[in-house]
Amino acid sequence: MGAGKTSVGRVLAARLEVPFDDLDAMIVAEAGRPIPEIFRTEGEPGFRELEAQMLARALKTCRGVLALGGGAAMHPASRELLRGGPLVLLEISPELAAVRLGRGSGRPLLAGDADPMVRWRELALERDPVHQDLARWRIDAGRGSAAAVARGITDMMGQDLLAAPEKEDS
Ligand SMILES: Nc1ncnc2c1ncn2[C@@H]1O[C@H](COP(=O)(O)OP(=O)(O)O)[C@@H](O)[C@H]1O
Ligand SMILES: O=C(O)C1=C[C@@H](OP(=O)(O)O)[C@@H](O)[C@H](O)C1
Ligand SMILES: [Mg+2]
Repeated sequence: MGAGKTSVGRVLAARLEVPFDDLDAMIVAEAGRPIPEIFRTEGEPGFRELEAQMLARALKTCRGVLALGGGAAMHPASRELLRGGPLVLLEISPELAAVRLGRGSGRPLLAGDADPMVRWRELALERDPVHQDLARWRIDAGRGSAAAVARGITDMMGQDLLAAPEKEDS
């Protein structure tokens, strides 16, 4: 949450001239309700189930960049769908997340009485090993604009393409 997946993903898609989809937006469109309301009525397990269903659909239909929600990889079925895919992990410090997310409005996992940044750190600790395991690329998303981060991503991808051994035609 707050790393810039939605913002950078949109700019990255424009840069690559491919479509952009946001899993959270797909969930909201499908449910016809905003995310905090889904959490209120169905709880986090209900949201994760819906998220897993929408991810399965998105991976079949999305032909460009797909921005995930910050907890998407924590559902076992979703994690397996994502494994081996061309995943980019956007990394930011807790301090920057605090600036970007403020009181966490619109993000139900940061809502409530507890300090949202204490909760952000707890979630990051729990999720980071999963994200490190799945990511093909990692980028410091705390430096520069969303456009600069998107440029950093295409640079990394380009370098990997150049480094890959040429496939022999048979
Ligand atoms: N590189 C960036 N520089 C400055 N602000 C950013 C950057 N990336 C995202 N933001 C801002 O941070 C907030 C969270 O970004 P968002 O794209 O919604 O993150 P996520 O989808 O990972 O939760 C938004 O207000 C967005 O405008
Ligand atoms: O981290 C999470 O569990 C969540 C992150 C949100 O997306 P962003 O990471 O795009 O804010 C959204 O999917 C939902 O509020 C749950
Ligand atoms: Mg987002």
